[in-house]
Amino acid sequence: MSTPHIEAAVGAIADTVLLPGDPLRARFLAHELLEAPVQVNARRNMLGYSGHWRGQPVTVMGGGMGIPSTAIYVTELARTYGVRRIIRVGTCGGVGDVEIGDVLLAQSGSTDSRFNRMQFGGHDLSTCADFALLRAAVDAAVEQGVPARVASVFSTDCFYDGDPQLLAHLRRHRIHGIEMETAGLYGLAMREGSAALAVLAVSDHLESGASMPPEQREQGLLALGRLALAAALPAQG
Ligand SMILES: O=P(O)(O)O[C@H]1O[C@H](CO)[C@@H](O)[C@H]1O
Ligand SMILES: O=c1cc[nH]c(=O)[nH]1
Repeated sequence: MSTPHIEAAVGAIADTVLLPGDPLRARFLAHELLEAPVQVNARRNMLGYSGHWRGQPVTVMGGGMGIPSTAIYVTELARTYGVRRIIRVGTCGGVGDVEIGDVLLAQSGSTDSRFNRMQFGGHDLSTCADFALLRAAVDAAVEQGVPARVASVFSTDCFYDGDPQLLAHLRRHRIHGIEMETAGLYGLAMREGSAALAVLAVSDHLESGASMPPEQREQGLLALGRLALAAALPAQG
């Protein structure tokens, strides 16, 4: 069995999935970090690879941009493939005292998307990371010497031309990252009974205008991938 968007056979996807937005980042991370990666999805070019990391099975697959795309993949991964842990390995805009390349561990996700409200009877869902994954990521960052900051992030539907007051609102609420998926991912994980975490590299600074080149967003985030793997798959026993 497969799904409309994932061609892998059931059993070919691990119960732990790293989910970068960019499928080419997924391909790069899988080839650099996994033992014996095998391509398990190319439907719509949303590349996915399964392999092992330190002997434990893991899949790295793209999820696309925005909550609707993420929701399709997360729902199918959870319901058809039985995925239990999803770690988004993403980029984000930075707000306030963060620099390009800084790593944010997203503790919570606010949003301008209606997606979670549509799933939650019109109410505001408080979306948060899985605590065990977040704690494991904090520990892994210390062990790997990666300066990472636990932060609140905001997921927007508008990469361009959103609310002109948004930056002021983010600053006022000490939200340090803006991207397009985390609040949806966390809401979906709550609904599906999975564990989720977003680990994000700051790729743009909303105030200074500094930015990371596109090639680095695709192939420059190995440390983020290592951190995500160590958080998702802590050494056994
Ligand atoms: O680099 P990824 O993981 O795609 O994440 C960020 O980059 C995309 C926008 O350029 C959005 O998906 C945003 O959330
Ligand atoms: O969604 C995103 C991703 C990277 N940088 C941004 O400013 N926004």
